[in-house]
Amino acid sequence: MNYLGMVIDETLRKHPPASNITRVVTQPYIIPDTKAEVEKGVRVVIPVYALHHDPKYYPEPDRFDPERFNEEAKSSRPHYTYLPFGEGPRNCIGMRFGLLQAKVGLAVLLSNFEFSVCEETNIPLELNPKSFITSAKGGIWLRINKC
Ligand code: HEM
Repeated sequence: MNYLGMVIDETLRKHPPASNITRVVTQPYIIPDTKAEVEKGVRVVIPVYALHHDPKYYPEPDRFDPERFNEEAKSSRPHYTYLPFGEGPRNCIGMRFGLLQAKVGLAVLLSNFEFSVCEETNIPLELNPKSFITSAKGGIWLRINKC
């Protein structure tokens, strides 16, 4: 279950359903080491997808590697570099439920079925530019056999 959690974490890094989140500035703020001031009332977009693919924090960002989420690797990164569920008082209220649901769903599916790529599988996966949330263009086609 621990490794499955790391696989889900890495999946949400590569493909965060919410590629951006927003916040409204409540008090004037000067961006550290610059003269840029963000005024009160401005809506700020936090680029989750870009952070998750920044090679400074995730070397070879296109590579799928669940080991990025072992305890040692996690503690070596700044806190706000992983935001699939947002952060702070208005982060995702369903985070724990969502993660548990994904783990239970995968455990049941993987113990009963075998999944493999087929002729229709789009490799590499292409994102749908018209979708508000991150989703695969044309869906994800797989061959499924009963174990
Ligand atoms: C993998 C599954 C999910 C992902 C990736 C996800 C992601 C997110 C993100 C990015 C936000 C915005 C957080 C922010 O701005 O800081 C959010 C908010 C929210 N999510 Fe989720 N979510 C998931 C599952 C769920 C589930 C299962 C529920 C309910 C059962 C849920 C309910 C909510 C609600 C109510 C908010 C708004 C919270 C607020 O504004 O205070 N989410 N979610």
